[in-house]
Amino acid sequence: MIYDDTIVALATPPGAGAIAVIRVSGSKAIDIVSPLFHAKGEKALEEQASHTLHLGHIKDGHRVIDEALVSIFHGPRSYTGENTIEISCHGSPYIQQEIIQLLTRKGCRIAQPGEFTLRAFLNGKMDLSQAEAVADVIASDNEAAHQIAMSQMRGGFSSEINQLREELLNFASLIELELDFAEEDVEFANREQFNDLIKRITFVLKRLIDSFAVGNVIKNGIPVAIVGEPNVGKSTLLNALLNEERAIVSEIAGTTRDTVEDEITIGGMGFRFIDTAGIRATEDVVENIGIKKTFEKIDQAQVVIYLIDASHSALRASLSKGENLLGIQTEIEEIKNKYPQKPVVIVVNKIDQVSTEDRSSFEREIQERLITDSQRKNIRLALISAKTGEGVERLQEFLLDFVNTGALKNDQTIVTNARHYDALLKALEEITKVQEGLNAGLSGDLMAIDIRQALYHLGEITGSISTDDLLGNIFANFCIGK
Ligand SMILES: Nc1nc2c(c(=O)[nH]1)N(C=O)[C@@H](CNc1ccc(C(=O)N[C@@H](CCC(=O)O)C(=O)O)cc1)CN2
Ligand SMILES: Nc1nc2c(ncn2[C@@H]2O[C@H](COP(=O)(O)OP(=O)(O)OP(=O)(O)O)[C@@H](O)[C@H]2O)c(=O)[nH]1
Ligand SMILES: [Mg+2]
Repeated sequence: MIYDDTIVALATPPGAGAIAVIRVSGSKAIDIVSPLFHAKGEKALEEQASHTLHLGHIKDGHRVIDEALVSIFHGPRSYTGENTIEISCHGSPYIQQEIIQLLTRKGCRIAQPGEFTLRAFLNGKMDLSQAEAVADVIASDNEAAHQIAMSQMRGGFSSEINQLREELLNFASLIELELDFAEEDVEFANREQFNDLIKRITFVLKRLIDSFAVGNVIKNGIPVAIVGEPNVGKSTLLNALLNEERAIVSEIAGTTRDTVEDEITIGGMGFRFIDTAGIRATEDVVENIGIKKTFEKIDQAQVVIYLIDASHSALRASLSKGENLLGIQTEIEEIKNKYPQKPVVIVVNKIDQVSTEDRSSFEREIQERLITDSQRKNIRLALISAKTGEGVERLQEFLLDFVNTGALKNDQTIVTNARHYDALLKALEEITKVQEGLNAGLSGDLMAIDIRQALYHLGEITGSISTDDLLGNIFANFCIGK
């Protein structure tokens, strides 16, 4: 990638808006914009101090394109580390295009996606994991994802990795020094201290690797599977939670064949709800594929919402006779046994169809018969009407409860990036080899190779080791103008 030219791009979303920001970065940014910008009674732009703002006109020859605010940043004191000009113009797509075309005619090149941030990285304004976090900050749509991305952008994760690298590098140098004195059989690197260090690094790497599961959940939302027999109102509940007609609802049992998923934020936490095909014995081939998928989705989900239809007459009859609740009991037992750790919310739906007395008997019976004491911790019961919305808020509170009392509450670094996860796994693999070498009393030269490999993989995370291909891949996924 060439990066000694001057680039331009729209930094605000395309289309009409109140104001649009056009960003210019590169050694000639100020020289290119200055002659196009006319501010009455002011010094020329190139003579203005860094980080100042100026009102004037953008002109193409004698033709005034717009009245605009222009800010100036002198490299290296800027986001990219280069000379930078930002033009805040009126947000008409026509004006935006006219200004960008004018700038390209005067020598700017249209920026690639992510190129401003790429330059910030190449100019040492941030390391690679911080640059990646910039994209995560922009994409964050809930409090938890935002917090992790901000901390990574500000260098939290980088400093943790750099600290490990530094300590490891220290030992690598000492061990390599031993190689120069191979004949004399000296040990510069104290093996006991080295052992302690390797143990500590192993511990930190494992913690970071484990955090990836949590990180993914936060980035993509906690998966919640909505399951139950056909026609109990699963799709209606999904729609109620999302507040839109996302899934098809009908009185015909077996309506949902394929799973339907969507994400919403509840109390700052992202949840991904998965509406599934109703579980029943059927000869229908397509429906059976859907049912098979339902079980896969239960596997992947972190929380299961199990729906029961309160208006089902057979269910009410069996309830009053103390029978096995139409096989529901068996099914819930099955879910509980198969996933003992998985939080389950039993939801009695369609309560708008039953009397107040029936409601309380449902509540009592299910509490007593389905939720035994030992399992109360991660089982909740909610009575709702997906159709009228009654009780849906309480259901949402239960979901938040699970999160707040669960594993997601900690302030340690959380890895959210698959590339980082991969590099951490590889680093751990090498460190494990070093540990084995130490245990076996291996000679320094052999261990030094594995240490260098571990250092290499840690360096991949922060970008102290990077290739054009890798950078191309990462920044191609950024938005234009970032
Ligand atoms: N208009 C505008 N808003 C923006 C950005 C931008 O580039 N332009 N940002 C872009 O993402 C974010 C802010 N990030 C920035 C980071 C550093 C510098 C900067 O000028 N840094 C210099 C000076 C630091 C100082 O004097 O304190 C430097 O690092 O040397 C500017 C913006 C969000 N809002
Ligand atoms: N009265 C009442 N009817 C409801 C309620 N929730 C759902 N229904 C109705 O129950 C029927 C089935 O609803 P769906 O949401 O399609 O049920 P489902 O569980 O997704 O069914 P399948 O996709 O076939 O497994 C529809 O006619 C809904 O209008 C409710 O709370 N009260
Ligand atoms: Mg359905």
